[in-house]
Amino acid sequence: MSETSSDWQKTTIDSAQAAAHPETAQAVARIKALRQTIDNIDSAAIALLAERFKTTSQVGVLKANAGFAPEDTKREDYQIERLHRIAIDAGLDPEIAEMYREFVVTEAKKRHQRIADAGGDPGVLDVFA
Ligand SMILES: C=C(O[C@@H]1C=C(C(=O)O)C=C[C@H]1O)C(=O)O
Repeated sequence: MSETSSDWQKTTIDSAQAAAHPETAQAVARIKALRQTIDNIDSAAIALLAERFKTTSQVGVLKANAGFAPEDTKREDYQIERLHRIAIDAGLDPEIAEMYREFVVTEAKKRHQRIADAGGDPGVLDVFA
């Protein structure tokens, strides 16, 4: 494939690329190894997200049955401060930790609302139904 001025933004690094540019073979091999680690991390992250949402859904059922609202801002303030702190300790930009927190908490609250609207039935979230 011929290179244009914008190609640097979206190079597909695969065996075809390696064959076409043997001078970059070492970089391609190293990237391939790093991608295996990235895939392992993504697998773990998805498994952890699944567990988090299963857990927050249980909280949603308890809240719906007890008549509590989906949102708890005091709990969220604690999480914001805590995730900021542990992100810095881990060498992660705290803005990324905040984007993660905002995403999961917003989605958890939407699910709480759906459970509440269904009278406390978590089956409403069953994506396989
Ligand atoms: C899960 C809860 O409900 C909401 C969702 C939260 C979360 O996803 O961590 C945190 C606070 C609440 O706004 C909770 O109150 O613990």
